[in-house]
Amino acid sequence: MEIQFPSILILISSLSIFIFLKLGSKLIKTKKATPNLPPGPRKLPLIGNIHNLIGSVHHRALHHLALKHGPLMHLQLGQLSAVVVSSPDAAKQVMKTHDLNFASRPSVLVAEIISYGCTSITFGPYGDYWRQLRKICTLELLSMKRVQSFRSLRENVFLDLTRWIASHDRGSPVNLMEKFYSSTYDLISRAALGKKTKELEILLPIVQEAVELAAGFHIADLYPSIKLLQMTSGLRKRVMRLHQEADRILEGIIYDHRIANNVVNSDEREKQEDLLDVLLKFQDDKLQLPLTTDNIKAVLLHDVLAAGSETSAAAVDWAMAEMLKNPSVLKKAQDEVRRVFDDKGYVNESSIHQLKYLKSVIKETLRMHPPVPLLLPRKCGEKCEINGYEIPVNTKIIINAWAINRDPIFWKIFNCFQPERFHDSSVDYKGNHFEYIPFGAGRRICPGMSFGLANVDLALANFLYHFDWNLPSGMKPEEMDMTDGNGLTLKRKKDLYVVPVIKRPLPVE
Ligand code: HEM
Repeated sequence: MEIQFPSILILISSLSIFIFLKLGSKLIKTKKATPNLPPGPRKLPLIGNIHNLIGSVHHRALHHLALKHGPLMHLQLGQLSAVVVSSPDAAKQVMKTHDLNFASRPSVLVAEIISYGCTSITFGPYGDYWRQLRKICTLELLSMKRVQSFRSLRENVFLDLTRWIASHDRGSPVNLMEKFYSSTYDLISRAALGKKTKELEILLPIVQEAVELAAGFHIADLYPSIKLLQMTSGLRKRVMRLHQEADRILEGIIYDHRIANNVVNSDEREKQEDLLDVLLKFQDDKLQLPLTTDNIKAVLLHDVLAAGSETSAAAVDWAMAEMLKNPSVLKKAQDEVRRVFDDKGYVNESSIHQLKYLKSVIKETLRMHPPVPLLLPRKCGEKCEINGYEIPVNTKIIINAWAINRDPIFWKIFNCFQPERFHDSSVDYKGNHFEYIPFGAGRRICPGMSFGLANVDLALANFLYHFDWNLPSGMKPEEMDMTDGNGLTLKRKKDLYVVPVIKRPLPVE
């Protein structure tokens, strides 16, 4: 969430009450400078550097500040001491050399409440419970085998979407991405929870609002010890409402699954397995640390629905926008997709691995527009030293992947969309190359990478195969608005309106 002027007013009045009640000593303590912190911009009393971020797109504002203060920069965000990492070398120190020390995440109010006391993988503190859950996630929930088991679901959802686009082939612009975001959510929620229901539709805005609030820049999260701010800013009430509604829906879905699993014989169950079924089986197993129903709800809500839907959708959104802005790239990608699938007359996953150029387009998109531009923050477990600077215990670590992916030392003409730069390049997504970290790196690297990329590949291949794309009413590519939105997920500020023209007929229903 953007830090806004009204929030500052609420802050100032709450602070006055707070000081009046003689609780100001804690605030004064936070002003003490630790001797050898990384450099950073001047801090104002009480708010520190919050003013440096007000009204701005955070990854851009932080990049701008880092150009002046360096790749390891200290900020005081209200009561929180934060270090911003903006170079591949500093990122390597955090996510490789000292990875274990930075393996936990700082807590934010929305995570505590919606993640059932931070028991999701995303917000869980590093330890035995988290390791067990992450293992289940990597080996079972989001494994390659599991991702492949959702192949026909993916193909059907994107075919439905393609049909929807075809039904709008009348020369008028369509809001492609609004529809695409809801299709991606549809896909992820059905993979997670089974059949499409009205309740799943109600869950979508809840998930979206929770993601928006989880960015950790809400004024109440910046002053965690002033509990009054959680009330006066309305954050606690808002989050509680989201939590109660989500909990009610998930409780019902889990109940239905248990009933269905008791009546369906085990062979049949294997065929229809969704992620909730997988988690329920683990609940029956004798795990070292038992998995409660609340733990399962936390995983489904945060690690699958919230982490999975907006990220893949944002990647497709930016890829389409960049291709429209760069017509020669669009043509090259389209020629490749049509060459590969013209024999069949439709797109499916069996030949998708042949789309080498499209893969470079996706890599370049994730370089320039990483869907999670500041990754997810980490927390310093024990005081340590990086590049000669002291990082105190509990410091919030913000890794600016957006800035790192554009580091001019590693990326020539870093501001230009050039998929060709990935031809014959060994740079991959796996967090081994710290100049390219769209999925993060180290112990906390995204476990949903294969799932996310499968969605992105298939959606783009369908779009490019069946349609030619024009910009609305004579707009020129260079006139496209590519402004970033603000938030945990990097979306485009303005929706993408495009005019589809069918070039390859759709398979008959
Ligand atoms: C293109 C799509 C995606 C992108 C770009 C993406 C990116 C990321 C990033 C940058 C992180 C933080 C990594 C770090 O802190 O080092 C992350 C974490 C995570 N992602 Fe993804 N993600 C995508 C898709 C998915 C999908 C489809 C799922 C699940 C269905 C998923 C589940 C998760 C989870 C559970 C975490 C937390 C991991 C942890 O804290 O240990 N992601 N993702």
